[in-house]
Amino acid sequence: MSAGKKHARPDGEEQALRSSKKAKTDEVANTPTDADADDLKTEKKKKKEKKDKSEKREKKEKNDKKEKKDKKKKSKKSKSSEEPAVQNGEANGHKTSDSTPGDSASEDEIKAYLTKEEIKIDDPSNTNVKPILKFAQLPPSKLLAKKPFAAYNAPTPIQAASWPFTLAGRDAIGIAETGSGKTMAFSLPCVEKLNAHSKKASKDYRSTRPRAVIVSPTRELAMQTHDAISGLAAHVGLSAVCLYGGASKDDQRALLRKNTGADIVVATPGRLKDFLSDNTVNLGDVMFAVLDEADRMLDKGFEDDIKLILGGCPPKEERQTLMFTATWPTSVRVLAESFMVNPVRVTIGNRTRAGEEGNGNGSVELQANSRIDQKVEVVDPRGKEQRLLELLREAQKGSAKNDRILVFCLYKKEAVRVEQFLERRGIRVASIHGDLRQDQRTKSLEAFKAGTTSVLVATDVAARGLDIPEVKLVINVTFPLTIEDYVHRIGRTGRAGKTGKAITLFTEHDKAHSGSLVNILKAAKQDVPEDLLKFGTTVKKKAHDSYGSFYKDVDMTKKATKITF
Ligand SMILES: Nc1ncnc2c1ncn2[C@@H]1O[C@H](COP(=O)(O)OP(=O)(O)OP(=O)(O)O)[C@@H](O)[C@H]1O
Repeated sequence: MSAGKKHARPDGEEQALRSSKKAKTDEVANTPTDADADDLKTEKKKKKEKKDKSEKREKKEKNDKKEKKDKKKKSKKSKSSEEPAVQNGEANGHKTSDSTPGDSASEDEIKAYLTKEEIKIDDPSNTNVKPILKFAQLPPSKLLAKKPFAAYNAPTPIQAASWPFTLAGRDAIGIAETGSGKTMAFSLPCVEKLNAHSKKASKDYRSTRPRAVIVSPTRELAMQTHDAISGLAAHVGLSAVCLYGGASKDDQRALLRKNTGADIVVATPGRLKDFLSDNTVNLGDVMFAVLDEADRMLDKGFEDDIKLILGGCPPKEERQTLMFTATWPTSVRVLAESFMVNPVRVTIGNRTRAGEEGNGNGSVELQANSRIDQKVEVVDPRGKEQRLLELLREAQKGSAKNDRILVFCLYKKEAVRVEQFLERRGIRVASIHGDLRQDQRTKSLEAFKAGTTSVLVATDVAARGLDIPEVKLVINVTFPLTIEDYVHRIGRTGRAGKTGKAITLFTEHDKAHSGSLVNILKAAKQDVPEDLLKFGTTVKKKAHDSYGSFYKDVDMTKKATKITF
């Protein structure tokens, strides 16, 4: 996403209504009418059609009445009249919603769990919904009967606390440390919801009309999420397709159209936008939308894309919207809530600033995974590559010679240079960055996962979400643009309850980040080197969500000055 791309588009939620209305008009235009049909020749046929229609109408009216009755019942049950589970019609739609999740755990057990796991639930509807502590406490369903979580012992805290809300149809924001199972936290309610609603017969033969859309910031993360959710979806005969740039559009179109059309689309914004504009995909039937790595998706770089994508879905009152992330900066919160109805916010971890008590204003401080041992070395910028080599050799000594190590650089050119430097010194290394073709990126990642190469040099395309087993060490050769990116980068290790290590080479060029880095280290009870403190402890205000202090607000309307050399 280019920094300069900031042209305002006439979209957003208002556009959402317009496009969803337009989609509906298009549908009508494509539906054959009675008059169009050539074979309605005899009076008998007409009568039969009339009879069928009136029977259908009667049936629909009956169903509507039943639905209304159920809704009434449900809203009486609900403590608040604003409960979105009812607004979304979900309380009716979800076949298991009558069983109260969590009722087999005692109040005391739940209280102890909430305290131990540092779970905070902010529910504007005050529904007092409690976490489930075991998979067995989930409302039974066709999907769960297939035991999709047999490999896990218990739900992770974000799953335990968010599922009771999301399975009941609530909009939700889930904030939990890296590697804590957020993918399944949104995948389960997604598949359950789609499975509880039958697919509408498609009247629009030009487009695929998925019922769920999951948006991811990078191609590799979209592919990984697609793998995870398709496994779950396949248990109940639903299909998921991954749409991302750098790969054949025709192949992706063919996958979208396979069988009765994809139920779930996992996509990066660029390719999804292309497919929306040429009508390959129509989001008019979406009932479940997820922004994974939500703060990244809502920052300036992707904001317009997200407005366009959610704008193509039914209005927020008619869909369920979920946002998950490990970092939740203040700058994106208002925008996030504008896409949701009464969202419940589930936060895992004591996210008050180090040395401060919770201020009670619902603030969510940035927090790194506490199982990662974080080391910061203040170094001379010219000695970075040599130091990197020493660190790698030290880390891969003896029996650890095949340990996976992820090396982060800031720039693509820097990643190329560092890769070549290491290669020349006999290190088995691959790289992943934006200057490589997609097939090269995929090959590098696969080689790293398979252990063919034990060192992967990456830019921030690999910072978020990637779940690579057994990454033992993350080395930051150059500090990222934002402190949030630092938390995500180091979060590639220490996943799913394991421990990990991160070493950051910090130079005077990175001093704008010293204050926020000191806070992260202190909050995670890590040593703060004296050399780092010398750069100052004040947290500088970010000039830009994604470009940090590198951002310059340029007046695009001003004519550039011509300089002759
Ligand atoms: N209940 C569970 N018990 C044990 N492991 C789990 C459970 N749920 C998910 N996992 C595993 O935890 C790992 C990390 O999960 P996931 O990738 O969803 O993390 P995440 O919270 O999305 O991380 P990130 O913030 O980096 O994107 C995965 O390998 C996943 O299979």
